[in-house]
Amino acid sequence: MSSVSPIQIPSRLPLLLTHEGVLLPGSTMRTSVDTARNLQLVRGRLLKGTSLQSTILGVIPNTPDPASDAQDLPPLHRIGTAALAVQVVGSNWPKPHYTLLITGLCRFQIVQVLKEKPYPVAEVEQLDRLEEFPNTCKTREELGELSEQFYKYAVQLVEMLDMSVPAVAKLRRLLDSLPREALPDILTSIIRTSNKEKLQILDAVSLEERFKMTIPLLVRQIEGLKLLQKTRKPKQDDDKRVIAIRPIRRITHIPGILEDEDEDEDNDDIVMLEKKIKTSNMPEQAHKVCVKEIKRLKKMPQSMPEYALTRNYLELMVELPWNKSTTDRLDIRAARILLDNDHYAMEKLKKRVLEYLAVRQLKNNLKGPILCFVGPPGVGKTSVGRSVAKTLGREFHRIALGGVCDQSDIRGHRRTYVGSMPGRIINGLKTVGVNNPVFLLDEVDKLGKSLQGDPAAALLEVLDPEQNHNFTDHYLNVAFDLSQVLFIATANTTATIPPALLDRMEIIQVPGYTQEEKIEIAHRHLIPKQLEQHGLTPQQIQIPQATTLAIITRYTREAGVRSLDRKFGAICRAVAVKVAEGQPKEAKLDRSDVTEGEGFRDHILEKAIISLIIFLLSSKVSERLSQPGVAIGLAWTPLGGKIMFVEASRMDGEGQLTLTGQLGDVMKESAHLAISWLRSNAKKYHLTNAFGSFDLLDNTDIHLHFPAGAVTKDGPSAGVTIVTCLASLFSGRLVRSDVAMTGEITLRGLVLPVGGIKDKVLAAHRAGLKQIIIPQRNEKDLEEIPSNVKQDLSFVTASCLDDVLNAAFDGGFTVKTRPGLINSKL
Ligand SMILES: Nc1ncnc2c1ncn2[C@@H]1O[C@H](COP(=O)(O)OP(=O)(O)OP(=O)(O)O)[C@@H](O)[C@H]1O
Repeated sequence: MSSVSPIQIPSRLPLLLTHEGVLLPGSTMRTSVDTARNLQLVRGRLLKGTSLQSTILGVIPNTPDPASDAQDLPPLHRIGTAALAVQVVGSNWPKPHYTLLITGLCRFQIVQVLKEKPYPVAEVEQLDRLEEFPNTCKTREELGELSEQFYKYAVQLVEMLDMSVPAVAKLRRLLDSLPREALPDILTSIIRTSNKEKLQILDAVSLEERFKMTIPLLVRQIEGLKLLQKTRKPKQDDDKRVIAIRPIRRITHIPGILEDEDEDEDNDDIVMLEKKIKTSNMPEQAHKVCVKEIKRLKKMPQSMPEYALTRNYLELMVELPWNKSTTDRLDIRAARILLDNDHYAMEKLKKRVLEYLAVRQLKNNLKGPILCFVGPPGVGKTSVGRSVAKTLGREFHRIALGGVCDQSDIRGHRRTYVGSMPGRIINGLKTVGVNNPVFLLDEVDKLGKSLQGDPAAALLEVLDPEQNHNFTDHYLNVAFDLSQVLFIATANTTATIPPALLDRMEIIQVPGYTQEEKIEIAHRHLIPKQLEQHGLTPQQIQIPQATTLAIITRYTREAGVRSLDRKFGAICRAVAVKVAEGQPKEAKLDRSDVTEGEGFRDHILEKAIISLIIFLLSSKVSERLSQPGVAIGLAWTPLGGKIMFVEASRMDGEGQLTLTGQLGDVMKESAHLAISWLRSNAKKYHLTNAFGSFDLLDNTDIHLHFPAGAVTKDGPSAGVTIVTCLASLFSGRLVRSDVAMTGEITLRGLVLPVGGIKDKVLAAHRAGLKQIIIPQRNEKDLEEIPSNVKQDLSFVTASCLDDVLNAAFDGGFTVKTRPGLINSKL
């Protein structure tokens, strides 16, 4: 017995009549109040009373149909639980309704109902002792073996749950600290029991009887859990954790039947995830974050949106190749052979790539400039990048940057975002599964900008060897070391690459191909590849070189070989249909489908056809130069070199200059420069307007047009062409139809160097032109021109406009040799 006097409940208690649920001493329950008597009790006593005593109620369970209690008091259960009303929540709309939170204190029995209305009040007798300080030793002795047995089962049951969950651990501690006599009531309300069973426990006033009745309930629960463990998939030694991974729900609701399978699988996954985190070898900081996140995950209900987010995050973290890399096997000789085998021509690029690899081999560390291949589409930039990865024995991954205008594309979204994802760099690493791949940043010149930040700025951090060992993706929120990644960038032009980015890269120009190079590439690489892709054999289709040339000159107009490749694809498809239609496999195709006759393979005939094609092309060009006031310039575009016609006409007017053809400011300035120079030199060259005046703009308007108006043109290199075209207009002489030119001019008539000479020369060659005028200071660029192209062309290097004009007109442009002064007035 306790030395402290037991606490007494009041001898008169207002009665709360309940229909569902049984409140046992020591447990808490929420009950709905909606009958008239109970509503009166809440309003008249709980809400009005101010003392602690006014919050004590007698809860009578199992009242038959309390809703119809308007008149007489129904028969009441003899034993009830005195309870403390801890909380009242309610509203008066649409009809009065309250919810009570009540905690059971002790049993009582009704001696006599004192009044029935507005709510029943009864004289009661307290049945359980309420001790302030339990004397556990004494109780243990008194209850002896029964209590000990009960305690052991209770411990066994609780220990079957996951002790790492705080609520379970607390329950375990309570088993030791609470008086043993309180345990049967508390455990009965926790484990899965029916109302009827709870009622029996409530009625078991004798403690001994109560222990006897609850032990079988505990045993039943333990057996239920054991059965559950057996029926689950055996998973090494994780069973225990799997069963009770979400025990908060199960403490109040320990399963006697199987829970649904999905949840089990999820729990298995979390255990696996935890194992992977342990073994993933990630840096300490990342590991810490993962451990924290998995702890949170375990406590989170699966229905929470954050559950899926956290799980995806952790899955990414364990998948990332924090420490996984491939071993470089760099052999420069093998690399050279591989590059040569995969790519024809592009000597300069291959040479630079080999130098780059050699330095890396010697330095044995990967810090160095980032290579950026710049050139027209389809010249093999991407494919060289792939070969570099192959030579190094590294994984290859291409990141297309064209149109990327949000920095989170590079750096990821913060996880607070709905639908957040890591950026392309981290995604790429996840895809390749190693931390030292070759990343090809394709089309860096086409990065956009938007309100969501500048992706180029994010790329700076990625590419800077000083910073990228600590690259932080917003989604990961921990640093990832990118220093082992080999970055190669590609672009069509450097003009649109942000300067800060350009500064971090070493630019390697990849010019377009000559016709001969294209023919070689076609026959060595493109055609065999297409045949293989279409399941054809070389016996089934043969494409002679002359046919290839015809396709190049007549059906494709490009610096690279991509459309040429597509044309071969189209031919192969057509042939594949014929083969599939049932012609014998080895049978040769009707040549007319593919070539233009057996004789085409004859070398001489091929040459003749080539000459014919070139003749046709040149005659098209010369048609356009059959009047004064037209000249051919050479332009460089991101798609390669192009020939460009410049046309001029004059009419009566007030000295106005009209320019059409979508020109940029620099081009417009060149036009003004050209006119100024010609006006100041009109006398020297005897250039006059239609009225015979040396003041060329006197009563005269000039219109200069650059055809292909849909394409914006800019740059100074058309200067010499504009001068030549206007000189032709004012002299009435024709410019030679086989001459193309390029060069910037000054007001004093000097010719300055320009860029893109190789592409421009190749374009002129493709168009069948014969002579090319280039600035003298560009002479060194002629070294890059393949010798077979050089053979077909003659070059004039000009240092001033005199040189240009003398070369552009037959017989030169000096005054003495010019007979047509009078004609020019016509
Ligand atoms: N010199 C070459 N030798 C062999 N094949 C080549 C060569 N140049 C290009 N090719 C082939 O042409 C195709 C197009 O090349 P690729 O995709 O690398 O071009 P790209 O320069 O990267 O173009 P883009 O700038 O449009 O990305 C590929 O199939 C490639 O193998």
